[in-house]
Amino acid sequence: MTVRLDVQGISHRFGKKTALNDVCFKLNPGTFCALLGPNGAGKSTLFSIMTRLFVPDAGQVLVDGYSLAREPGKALACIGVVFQQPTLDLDLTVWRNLKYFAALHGMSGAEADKRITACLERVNMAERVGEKVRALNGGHRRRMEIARALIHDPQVLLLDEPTVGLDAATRQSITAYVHDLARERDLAVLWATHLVDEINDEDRLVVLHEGRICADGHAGEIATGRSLQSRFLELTGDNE
Ligand SMILES: Nc1ncnc2c1ncn2[C@@H]1O[C@H](COP(=O)(O)OP(=O)(O)OP(=O)(O)O)[C@@H](O)[C@H]1O
Repeated sequence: MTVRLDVQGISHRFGKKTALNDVCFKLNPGTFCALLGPNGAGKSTLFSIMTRLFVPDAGQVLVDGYSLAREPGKALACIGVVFQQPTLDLDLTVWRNLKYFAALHGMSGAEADKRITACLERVNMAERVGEKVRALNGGHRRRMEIARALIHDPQVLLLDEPTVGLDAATRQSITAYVHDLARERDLAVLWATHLVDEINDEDRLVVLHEGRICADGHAGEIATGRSLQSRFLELTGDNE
């Protein structure tokens, strides 16, 4: 079985500040992995490295066996990303936004139309296709960004705190939806969050604190019979 995401010894500094220190983990197909860390733990820095916005000081990332450093085109073609800040054009329709993104991936015409239709159906948004994004609520905008991230049929889906700003019901439905996606499409999903209620016991969990991994395993095992929240606070030394 090919490891979908292989993060090997990633370290990164900003001046004197160490943002990431020897971060290593691997994700197999069909895995939902939460990357849990408090503010400043290094989650966004790791996402920037995995999407090649930053080159790390040390270590490497392999995506579906391709090195991000040596074969960036092939590696990036295997990744779909939902960034923390929404990046949709509010004045274009849902369809136009997705056509534009498909073109960035070299898809046009009937192939692009087919993929866009399939991705919108998957997020239950097929009937919103002609609406301007400005008219959509926060949950539908997020669903659309997930559809957009899946257009080129990636093996790995990276989401950086994708539920920020959403109400509780929408947060729960998007979290459940992405869990299903991982299972049904055999995707490796990395879901960065600081909210433990987005994590199920059977999920893989990587806890990041001050740039280091301080726990890696199944969430239920890491919780060791207590609430994940109290275990997380204990691990990150923030439990006073
Ligand atoms: N461009 C930068 N210059 C200097 N320091 C930075 C820069 N970006 C991040 N840092 C520092 O690196 C550390 C990791 O930050 P990062 O944004 O990756 O954490 P995070 O886990 O994503 O936090 P948050 O949940 O607040 O987004 C923090 O101490 C942060 O202050």
